[in-house]
Amino acid sequence: MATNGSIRRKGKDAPTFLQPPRTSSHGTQTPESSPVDTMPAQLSPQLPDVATMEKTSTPALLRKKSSPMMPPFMVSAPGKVIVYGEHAVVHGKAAIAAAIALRSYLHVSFLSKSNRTVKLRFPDIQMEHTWNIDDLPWDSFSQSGKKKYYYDLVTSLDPDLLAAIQPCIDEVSPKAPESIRKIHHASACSFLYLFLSLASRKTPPCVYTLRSTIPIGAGLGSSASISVCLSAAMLMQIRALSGPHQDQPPQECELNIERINRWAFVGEMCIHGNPSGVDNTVSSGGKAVLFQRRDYDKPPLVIPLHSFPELPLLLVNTRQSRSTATEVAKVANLLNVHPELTENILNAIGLVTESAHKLLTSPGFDPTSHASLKYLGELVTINHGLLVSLGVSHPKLERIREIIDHTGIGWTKLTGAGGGGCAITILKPQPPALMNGHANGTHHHDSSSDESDASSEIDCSASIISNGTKLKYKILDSLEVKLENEGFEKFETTLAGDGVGILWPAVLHNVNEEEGGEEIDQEKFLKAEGVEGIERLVGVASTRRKHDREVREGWKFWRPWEVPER
Ligand SMILES: Nc1ncnc2c1ncn2[C@@H]1O[C@H](COP(=O)(O)OP(=O)(O)O)[C@@H](O)[C@H]1O
Ligand SMILES: C[C@@](O)(CCOP(=O)(O)O)CC(=O)O
Repeated sequence: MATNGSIRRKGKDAPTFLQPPRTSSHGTQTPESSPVDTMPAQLSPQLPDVATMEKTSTPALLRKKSSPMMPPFMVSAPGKVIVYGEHAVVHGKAAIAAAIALRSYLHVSFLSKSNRTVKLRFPDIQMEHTWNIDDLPWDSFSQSGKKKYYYDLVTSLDPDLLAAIQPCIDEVSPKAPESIRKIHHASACSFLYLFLSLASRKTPPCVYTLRSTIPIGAGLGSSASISVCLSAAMLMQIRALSGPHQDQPPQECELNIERINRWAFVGEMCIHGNPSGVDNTVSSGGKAVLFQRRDYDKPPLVIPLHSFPELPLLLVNTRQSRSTATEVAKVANLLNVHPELTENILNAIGLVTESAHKLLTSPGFDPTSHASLKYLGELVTINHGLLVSLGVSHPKLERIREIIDHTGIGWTKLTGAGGGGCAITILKPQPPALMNGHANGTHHHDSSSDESDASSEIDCSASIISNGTKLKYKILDSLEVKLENEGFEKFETTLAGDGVGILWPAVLHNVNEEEGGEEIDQEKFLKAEGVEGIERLVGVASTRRKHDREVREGWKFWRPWEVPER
């Protein structure tokens, strides 16, 4: 995986992509069958059987045959957090960002050919808009010198193409207040630029319905995750992707991720102007990356960290809006006034990232060891202290840290720009209260007891573990009440999970279920209530709960870090 022209850029096109990928009814693409050939019975439109029709039809009825519509499908992509190194990264140091389990989900359904429209349904931002496909500025995008292909690397937006789509953007929500219109126009711009670049006038009419469990504008990469979804969906539609399937070679997984990432970066540029490319890279590839930008005229260095462990993570949103630019300017100002001191703090943050990177990439690294987790946790605490010294925390972030520190449940830091936004807590493997002999999770945590963590857990009997788990949930529940009472929003999520995922066709199978599977249609998707409803209906998270009765099959991911099954 590489980002927008940075390291490990692949060749222009690989032979595997010259053949359109094909799909089986379970979403695994194989060379033998096309999506339409293998459309599950429950998804195929109610068309008469062709053979019967040919025998019984009178010549007058033998008009142009309809071809079956493509089945609806879904894509999903995660948000991200910066685990180590924010702000220092602006000054040339490395940082580490990881995917989180909060995700955007995009449902694509198809209309009959006679309906020459493309529609966006983005209820999270109360946006809905339909364009006539024939009214879109296809000519501008297909002019020689302007035309881009799915395998191209696009590192800047073309002002002429932006100007060409502007009238189509201006049609969107003309009566909405300026602040809302800005949000709608950013999403519409991202969609139209990608659609006009990747699709064609002949693209089947379709509806893109998007819902996300990622808070918008809280530094969690919501915009990158929707750009990844749009890019992946359109590349799927033009059959420029292969897989994902279980024994796909890692290089091929990376090539698909890279292709999606490149176009997601274009979508991000439409929303952000000048993004670093990190958010879309993490969202496309999942897991975590180390990134560093020494020279602003060059793309950042981005190194995938496939060894980053999938850790449980507590994410708390202050609901305090903040501006990344303001927080970055605060640090620049501090550098002016106290150059040496500030340099030292930024260097120390750089060392935090380096230290984490060294551990994560050391040959003997054991992601399940408590000692490793403790080491990574301590780095989280140190990183937060250094960010406080830079003046980019906020009383609300400090309040969250204080409340969580009192439970002793994990290691907490602000994430992203600070000045509001979110805090993250890497959870300890066992509730500290249990290990310290307390049954009440709200006592003041004694950090010196950490030394005994590993040894006491090795002795845990099954019943203690299950009591510990119950206690952990009890602490988390009471923590949730406390945080919510103070106006904060808590999410329990996971760090370093999968990147972009595909559900083709949009049917989920639950284990033990009879035949068929649950078809996800547009209306069902729109009706799902809140984060929980979305996750219950289409969530990808349960694909990993192998021993749970709720195991769900359908979502597929490119996982270059997994050894293909024999
Ligand atoms: N769920 C969503 N539906 C539609 N558009 C979205 C959604 N989430 C994010 N966006 C787009 O991304 C923009 C948010 O980007 P930004 O303010 O940078 O937040 P973040 O830090 O979460 O990426 C929104 O203005 C909107 O255009
Ligand atoms: C403060 C900074 O290091 C991270 C900002 O992250 P976010 O905007 O909160 O996602 C700025 C940057 O890297 O561009």
